[in-house]
Amino acid sequence: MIVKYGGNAMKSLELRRAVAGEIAALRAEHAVVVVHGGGPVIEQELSARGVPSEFRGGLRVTSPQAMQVVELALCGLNKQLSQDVGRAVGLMGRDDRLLQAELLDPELGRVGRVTGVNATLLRTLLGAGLTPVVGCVAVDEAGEPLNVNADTAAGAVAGALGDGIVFLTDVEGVYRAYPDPQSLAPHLTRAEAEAGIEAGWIAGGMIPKVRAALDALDRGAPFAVIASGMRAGVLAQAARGAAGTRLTP
Ligand SMILES: Nc1ncnc2c1ncn2[C@@H]1O[C@H](COP(=O)(O)OP(=O)(O)O)[C@@H](O)[C@H]1O
Ligand SMILES: CC(=O)N[C@@H](CCC(=O)OP(=O)(O)O)C(=O)O
Repeated sequence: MIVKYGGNAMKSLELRRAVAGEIAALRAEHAVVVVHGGGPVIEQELSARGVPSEFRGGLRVTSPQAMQVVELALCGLNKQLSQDVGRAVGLMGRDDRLLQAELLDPELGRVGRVTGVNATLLRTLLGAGLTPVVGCVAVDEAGEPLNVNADTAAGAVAGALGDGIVFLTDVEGVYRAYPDPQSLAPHLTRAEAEAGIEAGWIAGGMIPKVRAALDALDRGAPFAVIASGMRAGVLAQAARGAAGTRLTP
């Protein structure tokens, strides 16, 4: 199973450790690959260095200077997360060309569109009983880094391995009337998800998550769940359809 772990579900050290515990517990039943972002850590490092950046359509416009900071920040976080998870190997897209990408749009700077995943490397690590923990910096043809939205990277990994994916975030799933938790949608069809984006009740950071979920399903993932990283037992529940919003092909 693929677990996408993002900035909102790692706001405090306690939350980070709790999620790492959930991942370690899930491993008793499933082989697990973790794909992570780290928006807040990136923000902190950019502002500490006085490097400006802005978002366009949910993606960070990434200058070459910002790219260096993004890679530095995510590499550091990657090592902490793999240590938290235990029996894990922290990797970035440049390691054995794990995440391959090309420029998405020159106007966004060093932002990547994923073109390939080194599934053999992931399967080799899983076969050795290790949990790959993958940061969302990809590599281009020339070996240079590209910044990829972590939801998108995780969806591409799930598609390449043909495994189910759980996106952990700070809400219980997709709400039909955000932020009313009573309006949680336990299940969404592709048509409903696309209509939700079109109508605007799926908005902001939820858009790349829903798109990445649909993309993973298109590429062969059997299911995709969006759920809260703050709920105890969330991964085991999500795996059996008992938590979050489940999207199916
Ligand atoms: N319909 C919706 N249901 C739930 N959350 C939504 C919805 N529309 C927008 N959101 C927003 O999406 C956010 C999750 O996306 P994001 O902030 O990118 O998370 P992460 O950092 O975990 O990847 C929620 O905190 C919420 O503000
Ligand atoms: C291109 C782009 O926007 N990349 C993201 C990568 C990190 C990310 O996606 O982290 P979360 O999962 O915590 O949001 C960024 O630079 O913030």
